[in-house]
Amino acid sequence: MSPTQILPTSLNTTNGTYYSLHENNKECAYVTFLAGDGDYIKGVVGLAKGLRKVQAAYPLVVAVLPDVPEDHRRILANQGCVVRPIELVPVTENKLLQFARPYFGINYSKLRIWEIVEYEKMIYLDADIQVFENIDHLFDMEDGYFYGVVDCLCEMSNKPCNDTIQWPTELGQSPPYYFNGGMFMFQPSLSTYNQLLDTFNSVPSTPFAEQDLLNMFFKDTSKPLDPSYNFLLTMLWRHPEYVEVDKVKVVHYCAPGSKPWRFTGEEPHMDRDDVKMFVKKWWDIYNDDKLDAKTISNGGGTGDDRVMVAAPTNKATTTANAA
Ligand SMILES: O=c1ccn([C@@H]2O[C@H](COP(=O)(O)OP(=O)(O)O[C@H]3O[C@H](CO)[C@H](O)[C@H](O)[C@H]3O)[C@@H](O)[C@H]2O)c(=O)[nH]1
Ligand SMILES: O[C@H]1[C@H](O)[C@@H](O)[C@H](O)[C@@H](O)[C@H]1O
Repeated sequence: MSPTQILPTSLNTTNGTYYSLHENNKECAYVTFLAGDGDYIKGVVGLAKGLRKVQAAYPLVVAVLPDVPEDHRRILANQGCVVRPIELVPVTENKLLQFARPYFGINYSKLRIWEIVEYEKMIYLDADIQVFENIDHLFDMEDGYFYGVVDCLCEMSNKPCNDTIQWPTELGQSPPYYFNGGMFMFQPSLSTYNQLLDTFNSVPSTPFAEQDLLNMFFKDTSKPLDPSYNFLLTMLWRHPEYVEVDKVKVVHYCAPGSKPWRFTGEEPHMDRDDVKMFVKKWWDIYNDDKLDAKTISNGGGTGDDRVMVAAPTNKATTTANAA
């Protein structure tokens, strides 16, 4: 297949997939993770549209586990995403201990994104995240570090928040900062992936699964980002003194009951006006048809030779052969 439309000069092509280069000529991308045939796909579609709205210059790669059905993969490709199959990182019986939420075990498969070495630098975003301002500039930060936003665990430990992280001591010395696992910038590398997996196999599971593991693994090479790059909704009631709603760039709907596509307003804190405002902002993007990827026919007319282009971006990026 050879696309006929004029491609921006910042793009090159390998096997029909178009990658963007950032200022230092490195291939960069956003990446999210999708498991199962449930409704998290709505989060990914919302995220793809959100990135398009802020004119992100880099594609959204979706790392999909084998249990993501074909029709869901097609929806994502039609939204301009690069669909990238990954294998499960299985959690053995003796690891299925006390995760903070029963499904957190699946999140160890997120470690597979270090295998996506066709890109040099990636920003990981959970499917329950929305991007309200362009954050491409993060890719220009110094290489060699793991960048994330500081979290706290008080809510789930049922202890009053006192800014003290309940670090799982079975993972050794606590890190200088405890990062949330929903948003981070990293450099894919097979050797790092192998070391991550060795570490996974040699330590017990802990309540926050891969989030704890990543904090342990990168404790000496991590740097904190401003909280506006991963605004945890829980901060609205947990640490209101730190919240600057107007400065928020990226919102993480991590609080129980806050995933916009499941929102009923019934769970604790969900009747707050600020929570409802952020949920509405997510829906405004999700429902905006103008943010759908546009399909350009490649002359021949069959569905198989379509080229997806992201609408409306300046440096535009996307994936080809979506069908
Ligand atoms: O059935 C599922 C469950 C999860 N996910 C993916 O995994 C991500 C993480 O799951 P949640 O968003 O439900 O997790 P939380 O935000 O509640 O939890 C936090 O703790 C987790 C511990 O495992 C992870 O680190 C996660 O990134 C971090 O934000 C989702 O966004 C989504 O991308 C799916 O695709 N399908
Ligand atoms: O790291 C955790 C995690 O992201 C949970 O899902 C969220 O509810 C908590 O607020 C947060 O501290």
